[in-house]
Amino acid sequence: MADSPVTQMKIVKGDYGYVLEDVPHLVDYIADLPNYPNPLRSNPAYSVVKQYFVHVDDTVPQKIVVHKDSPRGTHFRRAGPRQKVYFESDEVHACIVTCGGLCPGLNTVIREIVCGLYHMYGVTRILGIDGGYRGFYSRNTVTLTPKVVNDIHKRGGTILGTSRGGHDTSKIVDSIQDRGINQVYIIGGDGTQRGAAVIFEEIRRRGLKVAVAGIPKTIDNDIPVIDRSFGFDTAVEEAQRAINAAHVESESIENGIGLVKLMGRYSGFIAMYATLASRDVDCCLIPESPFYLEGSGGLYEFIEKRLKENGHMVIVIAEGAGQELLSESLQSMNQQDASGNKLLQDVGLWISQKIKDYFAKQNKLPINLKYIDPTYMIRAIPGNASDNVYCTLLAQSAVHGAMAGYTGFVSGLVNGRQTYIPFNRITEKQNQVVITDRMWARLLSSTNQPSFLNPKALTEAKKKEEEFPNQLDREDSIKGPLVTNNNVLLT
Ligand SMILES: Nc1ncnc2c1ncn2[C@@H]1O[C@H](COP(=O)(O)OP(=O)(O)OP(=O)(O)O)[C@@H](O)[C@H]1O
Ligand SMILES: O=P(O)(O)OC[C@H]1O[C@](O)(CO)[C@@H](O)[C@@H]1O
Ligand SMILES: [Mg+2]
Repeated sequence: MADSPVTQMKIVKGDYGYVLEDVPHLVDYIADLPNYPNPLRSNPAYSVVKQYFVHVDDTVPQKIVVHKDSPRGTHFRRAGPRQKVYFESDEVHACIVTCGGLCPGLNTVIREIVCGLYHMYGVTRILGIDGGYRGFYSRNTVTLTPKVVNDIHKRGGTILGTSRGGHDTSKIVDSIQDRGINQVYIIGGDGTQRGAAVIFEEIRRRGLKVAVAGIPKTIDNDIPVIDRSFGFDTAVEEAQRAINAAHVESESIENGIGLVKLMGRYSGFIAMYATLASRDVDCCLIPESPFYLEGSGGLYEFIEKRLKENGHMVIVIAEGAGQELLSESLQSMNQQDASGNKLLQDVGLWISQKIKDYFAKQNKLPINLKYIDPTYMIRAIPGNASDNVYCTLLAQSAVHGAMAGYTGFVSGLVNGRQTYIPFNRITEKQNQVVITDRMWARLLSSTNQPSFLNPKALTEAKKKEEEFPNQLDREDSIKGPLVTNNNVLLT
């Protein structure tokens, strides 16, 4: 697998500490590229919209909580249709590929890229790449038209198929060149966007007039900079069904414990928001907040207390939580998937057994534990209404950007506005729940669970907070998922 490329950032500086982290444009490396008036000018749906075209200088601030003497800070280019485009409609030959794990909304993004290209820009040649990156060189392509994609947003999964591993940059770019493709839309998570960045660099090196646009996807919501990733809202909503089931089961038996494992390899956003939304959860365990089982302030003590008070309880655990405890007691597997991601051990099964063993051995309470793992049921559903609208805006923004000649970018929502973000800004690190932040404090006060924080954990948490300084501002502006629906409609 290729290393991430060292991409030269396009930085524009202005007065009062203004910084624009700009995205590449085809004219950066192709001289004398002709441009054309945007065909949307004569589109009856859009021509009536006042100021439909985005001003060339419009940018969006990354940080919106400021003091009167703060510098203006980092900005991203505002997404949307431009007056001028760098592709004629009948010249465009686009392709779409989906990679990585499934996520609700994938089909909606595919649909809206196809319909956006077709209806807004009159583009008729659009190919679907079958089965992820390796499909570029080892599989057949699928012809995509509005008719083919008409109903796909109602289905889960991706009609194009997906895969992990198999990223061979030269073969992929050879295939793009051989097929005469000049717009590449790449939908996937952090790994996929790293792959997209390498493809873009190779295309630029070969001097090809090919726009590369990414649409970030991760159900875990761990992509930095953007407000949230599509599918996350749906995942939180669907997780409620599992939590409800765990609650019903636990309430119906003496000393019942319902334990639900939710997705989140390195970040506990789904677990945190599902817990906050549900109000039936007594304890939420996430990778960012190390916990311990035994002794004073430990999980076993809390379970015993809660069972004595209420007679039942619900525990939500993110898949990446407690991995350090597991590797202490189980032999570490150290296995990886085809993309090089570490394969985690099943913390849900492990912790269920530990809790059962503890209460059996101690002869304390006769507990009844039911374990629910809804992972693949959650991933496989279609996007909900809010995610579908969000997917539409992400897809249309990507189409407008590619038509306008931008390349090497992902479309993403920043502070409620659609923007173009350079690849490296979203692949350089992963977003995590900051446990010294107010959102986690809200969760602790709603569940009343122990914080499990000892002085060492607190120091580590503070260190993390310094690594993600923007998190506080973002959270201050109440822009988590589930509350951005009005903002999401802004472009
Ligand atoms: N550093 C990299 N360089 C080039 N290609 C990469 C890189 N990392 C991952 N890829 C490719 O991107 C594709 C998807 O990667 P991965 O399986 O990690 O999923 P992802 O996009 O991170 O999504 P998710 O984590 O949400 O499942 C794979 O085909 C993989 O080979
Ligand atoms: O079983 P798979 O498809 O490899 O994917 C599992 C992983 O994908 C994710 O859903 C992220 O896409 C993680 O939460 C999970 O660990
Ligand atoms: Mg990933």
